[in-house]
Amino acid sequence: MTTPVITVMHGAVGYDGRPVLRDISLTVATGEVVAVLGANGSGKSTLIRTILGLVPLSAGSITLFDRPLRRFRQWHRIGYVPQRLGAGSGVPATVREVVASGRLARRGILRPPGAADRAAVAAALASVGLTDRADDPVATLSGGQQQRTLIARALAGQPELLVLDEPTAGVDAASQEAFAAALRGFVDGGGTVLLVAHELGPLRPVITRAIVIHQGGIAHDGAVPEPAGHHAAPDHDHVHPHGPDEHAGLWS
Ligand SMILES: Nc1ncnc2c1ncn2[C@@H]1O[C@H](COP(=O)(O)OP(=O)(O)OP(=O)(O)O)[C@@H](O)[C@H]1O
Repeated sequence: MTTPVITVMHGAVGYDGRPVLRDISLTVATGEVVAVLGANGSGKSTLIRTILGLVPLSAGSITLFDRPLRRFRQWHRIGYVPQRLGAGSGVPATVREVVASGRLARRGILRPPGAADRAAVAAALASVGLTDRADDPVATLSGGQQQRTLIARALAGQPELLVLDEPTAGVDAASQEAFAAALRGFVDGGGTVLLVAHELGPLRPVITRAIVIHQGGIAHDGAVPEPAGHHAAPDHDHVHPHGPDEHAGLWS
């Protein structure tokens, strides 16, 4: 059996006493690419932020790389791209500087960057297709390119687990394709991915498993649901993880 990277057992989360997630149990193993799907406000971001220790559990337990979350310190093993950070808005940093900041957890703030740091930054820039923009201020990039910069920053840290919150939301088609290719390269190198998505688009072939959050619980954990409109396909197995009240096209 492959090593579990993430284990959540009977996890419950709420804000100000208002429950958002209840009795969540899941395991993500090395090499999996897991998409967390669900309607707006269903708790997808809350789930991944809880896994990263950013939101406290009200019940249950979490382990990362086989260590209880409260004792986990090896954060360099995890790259996190939060939802819509707005990289560089008002900040005159170049793309390369933002990506290089992803090395800090690895090299420590006081040690100057070495050849390994520069190589990791160059590889991360290339993997998202931004080599030719490396010395431009981030603020001059499109929203999709800024999002790619943040993904490159996470990749530059050479993490084993990449956690991404809606990496392709509002991102142009070229950036979505570039991101799918970068993700494929990361996974081929042995990486594990947990991402929140609204629409899978070009990511669909890279995803190995889908978890659907509905009414605070896991409504489906398994095959990636077909896009709406594929129900008549001959190989459709009539598994309907989504309730009738959810948006059509949620998985398109
Ligand atoms: N920091 C917070 N304080 C209080 N309530 C919050 C906080 N963050 C999220 N919520 C609430 O928790 C619920 C789940 O939010 P969450 O952001 O996890 O959903 P989501 O599935 O990621 O949504 P979306 O698809 O819109 O990003 C929502 O009702 C939201 O309003």
